Amino acid sequence: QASESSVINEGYRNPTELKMSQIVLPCHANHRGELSVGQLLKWMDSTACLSAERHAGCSCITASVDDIHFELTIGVGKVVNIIAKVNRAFSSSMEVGILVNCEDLYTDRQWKVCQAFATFVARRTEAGKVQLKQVIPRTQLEQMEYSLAAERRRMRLLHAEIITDLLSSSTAQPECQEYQDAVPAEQTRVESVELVLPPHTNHQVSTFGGQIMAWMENVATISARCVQTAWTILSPATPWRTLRCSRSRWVSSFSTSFQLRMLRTPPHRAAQKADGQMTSPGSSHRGAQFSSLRMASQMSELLNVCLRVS
Ligand SMILES: CC(=O)SCCNC(=O)CCNC(=O)[C@H](O)C(C)(C)COP(=O)(O)OP(=O)(O)OC[C@H]1O[C@@H](n2cnc3c(N)ncnc32)[C@H](O)[C@@H]1OP(=O)(O)O
Repeated sequence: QASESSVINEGYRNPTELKMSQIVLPCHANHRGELSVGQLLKWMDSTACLSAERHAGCSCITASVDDIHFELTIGVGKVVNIIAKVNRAFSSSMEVGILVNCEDLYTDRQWKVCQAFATFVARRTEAGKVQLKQVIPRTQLEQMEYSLAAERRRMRLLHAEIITDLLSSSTAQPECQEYQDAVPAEQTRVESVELVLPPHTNHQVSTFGGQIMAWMENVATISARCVQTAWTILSPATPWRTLRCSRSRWVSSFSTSFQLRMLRTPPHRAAQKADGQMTSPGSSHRGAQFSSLRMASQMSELLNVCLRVS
């Protein structure tokens, strides 16, 4: 086995690796002047899909995305670099590792924004399920990712089963605690109906995982903002919330979970956010977290996206 450095010296480049760079424009930003998480998720999903398709040599779809921790926010004018590569192919599915860095072109600084793992599945053909060719890891890092990919796959499939069981067999009694300034959960319910138009589709001319996640993030943000006096981010701190998206007639559905945390914003932070400045690396402000998205429906023409903070 060649060492990592010698492989790099030989000019080795992982054939499934794909890099996409985007400059953040005002049209990509949210109301705080930071890159919207939904837009970033769209870019991540598109980059990962191309990497998967390069390996598979055929059309692929997003099956799931593991938990994502957004460590920092990204301001307008910064460059987002997204690198995706296939860590391991199984039968018809493969794990794609996605790394997001942010770059300040004028100061030549770069910093990590997040890392994610997505599962893409090769679309069935008339002949049936596609059998993917195996990935051959060549560097030490690729070998490690190759081993970890199998373990992560085991955990995500188990996790999906546990969540399904939990929801179907839950006997939990509703908790009822008195809080001052409490907001009735129903008041946080937000529903958005999206008509799928050409700009919402990808090269396969169907809604893609990134677009669905962007709609979900949008609705989640509005829902969380219904809870007044608190600055809200998506984070790992609280129990599972369930979001359900479906076709207009609830014919097919997929379920996913958001984890939301309410943060009370100190006044100086609120001012920082209001002036639209980018949060610097090392700052304690975290962007958001998305959790365990499972795609299990076919393309929908009309999607209802509903969320309620419980
Ligand atoms: C709603 C939207 O428009 S989102 C847009 C993009 N995404 C989509 O359209 C995906 C829609 N979903 C689907 O088509 C299906 O649910 C699929 C293809 C993901 C899975 O279909 P299934 O009937 O479960 O197929 P099957 O059981 O053969 O599984 C296919 C592979 O997917 C894998 N898989 C299925 N669910 C998951 C999951 N939640 N996480 C990771 N892998 C999964 C299986 O392990 C299997 O892998 P393998 O072939 O390597 O062993």
